[in-house]
Amino acid sequence: MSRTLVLVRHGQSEWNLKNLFTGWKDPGLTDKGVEEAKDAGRRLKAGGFSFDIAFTSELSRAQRTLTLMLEELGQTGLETIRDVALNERDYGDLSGLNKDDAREKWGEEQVHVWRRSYDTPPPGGESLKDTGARVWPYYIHDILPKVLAGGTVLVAAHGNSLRALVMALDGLTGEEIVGQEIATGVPIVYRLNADSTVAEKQVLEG
Ligand SMILES: O=C(O)[C@H](O)COP(=O)(O)O
Repeated sequence: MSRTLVLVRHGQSEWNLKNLFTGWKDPGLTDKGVEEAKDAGRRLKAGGFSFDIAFTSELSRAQRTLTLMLEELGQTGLETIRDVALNERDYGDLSGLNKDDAREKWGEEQVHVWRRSYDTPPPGGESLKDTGARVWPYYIHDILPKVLAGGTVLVAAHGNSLRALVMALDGLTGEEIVGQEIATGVPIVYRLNADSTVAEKQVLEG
């Protein structure tokens, strides 16, 4: 019984590099992002991982990251399910703005609250709580059954859709999640108990 869930944030995107709020916008990966994705795949391969199914978002940076990981793993034909529920948090009116320009306009504190707080949404966008309200039910209904059936499941998604998932899996509070960052291309491995609680968590850092 593997009951293993692996979460990977996409590699660096063009807009990560340009320091722009991205959300549901759809830039591709940079060369560095491609390398991060391949590296994540190599690390998983070195760890002996072989996946039964993969899940990703409707955004190309996560999909490409998944493809590159699967190439490294020798699993290019793996069944893959794409769903909008795993998309990045919608950054609303901030999408496309430079993060430093936003700090100048609205102040460091306000921008930090929009980026990292649990329940304060950016203007016209989703809070982490809103993001969790679509990610968590999707996890429960679509992803978790595959894990509990004994599978090894790969999820390639985004900084904030994964923060929402990690918050629930790790049982973090709204205050604790503020300090939680998800690095690009670094696999987070969860082994689950039969009752769906977390038995073990491991971060596969380089
Ligand atoms: O959507 C974005 O801009 C990034 O992918 C994540 O942004 P954050 O670091 O502001 O959460």
